[in-house]
Amino acid sequence: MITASHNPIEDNGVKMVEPDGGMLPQAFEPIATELANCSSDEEVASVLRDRVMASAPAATSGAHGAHATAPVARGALTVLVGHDTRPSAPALMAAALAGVHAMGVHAHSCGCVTTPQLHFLVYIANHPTGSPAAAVPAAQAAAPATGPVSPPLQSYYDTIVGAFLTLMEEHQQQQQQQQQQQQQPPAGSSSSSSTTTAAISTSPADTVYVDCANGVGAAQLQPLVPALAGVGIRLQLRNTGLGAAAGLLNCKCGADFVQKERLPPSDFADVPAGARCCSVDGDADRLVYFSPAAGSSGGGSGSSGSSSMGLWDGDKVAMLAAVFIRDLMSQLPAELMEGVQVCCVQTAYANGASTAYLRDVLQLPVVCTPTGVKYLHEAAHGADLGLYFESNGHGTVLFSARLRERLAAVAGSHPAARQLLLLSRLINQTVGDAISGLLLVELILRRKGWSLAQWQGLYTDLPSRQLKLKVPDRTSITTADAERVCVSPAGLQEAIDAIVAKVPQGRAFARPSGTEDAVRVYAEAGSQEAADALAREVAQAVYDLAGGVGPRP
Ligand SMILES: CC(=O)N[C@H]1[C@@H](OP(=O)(O)O)O[C@H](CO)[C@@H](O)[C@@H]1O
Repeated sequence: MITASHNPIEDNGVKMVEPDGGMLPQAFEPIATELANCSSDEEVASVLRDRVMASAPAATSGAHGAHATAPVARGALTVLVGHDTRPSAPALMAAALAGVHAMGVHAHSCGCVTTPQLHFLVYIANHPTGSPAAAVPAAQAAAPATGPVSPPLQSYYDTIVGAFLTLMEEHQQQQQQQQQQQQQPPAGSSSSSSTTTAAISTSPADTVYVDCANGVGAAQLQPLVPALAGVGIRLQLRNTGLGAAAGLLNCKCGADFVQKERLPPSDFADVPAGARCCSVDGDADRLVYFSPAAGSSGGGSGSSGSSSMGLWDGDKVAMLAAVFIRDLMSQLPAELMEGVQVCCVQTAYANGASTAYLRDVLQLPVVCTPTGVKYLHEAAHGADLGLYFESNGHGTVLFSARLRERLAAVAGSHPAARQLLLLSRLINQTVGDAISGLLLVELILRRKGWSLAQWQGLYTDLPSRQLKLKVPDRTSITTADAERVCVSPAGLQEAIDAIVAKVPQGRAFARPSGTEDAVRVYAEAGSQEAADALAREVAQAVYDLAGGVGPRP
């Protein structure tokens, strides 16, 4: 992960690589020269992708190995570089630092960080006076009692965990006050004040089992364990990438595995049925919740698991956030919210039932963009409140500066405004973030007093199926209308339309993957059998019309 800041960080504990430092491994000198001659972002990204990653020993196929945003005016730039937990990380890191160094640009190593943490650090570097939600005075957020945190990341935990704890503690105090009012002795009788000073968390801790995908999220979630225990949430971290699992990111675990396979991850066989579990992915920018069904076993067991495992994917997280934020906004005076633009952003993979819930039940505007966070983020960024999530669990909620200023102006007199401001600190404003997402979900469920079943009950997903297939040249398939319509090869869309027309509540589309040499097919229908059959039939049509020969393998 490489990303650029236009303001050098003077001193926040990160390691600075001076242009004359001796960081350039000999093997990378030719690449460094190539990087030094790049004149655009695209060229830098392309060199890093094609040359550096290809040269790095043991580089895996991970999508998050390296990305770059790059020089505008080289002298004013600082490049922040972070890495993940794979064995290839040191080589990639050295190559990246060498490339940046060769361009005469300062580089900071942020060490092992999640992708969203790195985005957050870049934001802080560019906005030295405040966090992404600086409109909330720091004093309003509790200082989090986290476990040990590396210095550059302190601001991340202060902002995000601090806001979470403030909101949780306020909620628990309100609950205690309500309980006391209910138990109030008759007027005139003496009462003990001991209950008012009782520990905030009086109920036994709820356990949340977290699948860390053997990735970087494990180390970054660890500091949260003591902080969350203080408000009654016991995090139990699994698939932490230790021992034999070192570097096995997303292997039979992680958000993508759980969401696509609909199976519990490896090392969850002993987790009780119905338990609250969540999965992040290897770089901790995606989050899904799940709950093992009776008799299901983890992805590492070789068992087929259980089809009735409960899954709360990115769509479900988005709906939970939408309900909560909409409730808070509705508590504010209408004139304050006048002209505030809300936009919910989804892709074609969003379950049709979630889109209908947003539009018809919550009455919020929804737009569909092509797959890929860059499209969703851009669309959400244009609104005052932009909520975007991919079904795979990547997403966030963006609060515009204009909205935060409006809320800050009335925060003293309107608790809902203050809470929305705190939410804008809790929610990573730079990119989808599994850690921030976990805190958001836990906060909302507790504030609403909801179980997983109540969350699931917001709406019922249409049965769906995703599959992928190989064709001789996936670029022969082109799409339009946010990837929902195939433009080429000729006749494919007509074939899909004819197949879909036969299926009650049917919807299907095919698109070339941007990250794999494959074509992805998505189908949904009134029953699981119909969705499975629809996906298979559409895949066969794609295969036939895109140059496949014989029956689809
Ligand atoms: C269906 C699906 O999950 N597609 C993923 C996947 O993109 P594809 O272009 O479908 O390969 O990887 C992207 C990057 O991580 C992610 O943004 C996207 O949601």
